[in-house]
Amino acid sequence: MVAGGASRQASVAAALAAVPAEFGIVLVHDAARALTPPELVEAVADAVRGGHGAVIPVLAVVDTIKQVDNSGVVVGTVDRSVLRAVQTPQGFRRDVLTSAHAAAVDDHTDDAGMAEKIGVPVHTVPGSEAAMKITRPFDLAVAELLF
Ligand SMILES: C[C@](O)(CO)[C@H](O)COP(=O)(O)O
Repeated sequence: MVAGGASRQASVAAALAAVPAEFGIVLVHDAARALTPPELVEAVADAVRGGHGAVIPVLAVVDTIKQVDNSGVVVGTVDRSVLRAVQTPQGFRRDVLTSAHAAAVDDHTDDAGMAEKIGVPVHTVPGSEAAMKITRPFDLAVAELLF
């Protein structure tokens, strides 16, 4: 158990520093994705073992996505066919994740974003709807029904 930091990124960095040296692969997971199936964890770990330095589970975006300005007026419609909703666990070769965190200057909402910044290709595997992030009261109600 490691004390969290002031941000997601700081918490992951603190945890990473505490991972024993013998582990060459690190998976970062959101506790909020409490219903994540073990098969998804295995799929991510397998892809890292298979040679990918950074691996994330993704789902297609099913809603139409609009860009909106500060006054709430639509600026444009984003092509959803090129978008993916990203989940955890995100898996990394340990050296990749360590380098990504060491190089990070901005705040990132996921660890793969830091790997992207240092030029590491981020491989995707199919995500799982069960790995939903329990963020809002409605999500919790759904999770309670599913559990
Ligand atoms: C990592 C993540 O779950 C990918 O969707 C998400 O970015 C986490 O966001 P949070 O604001 O830290 O819950």
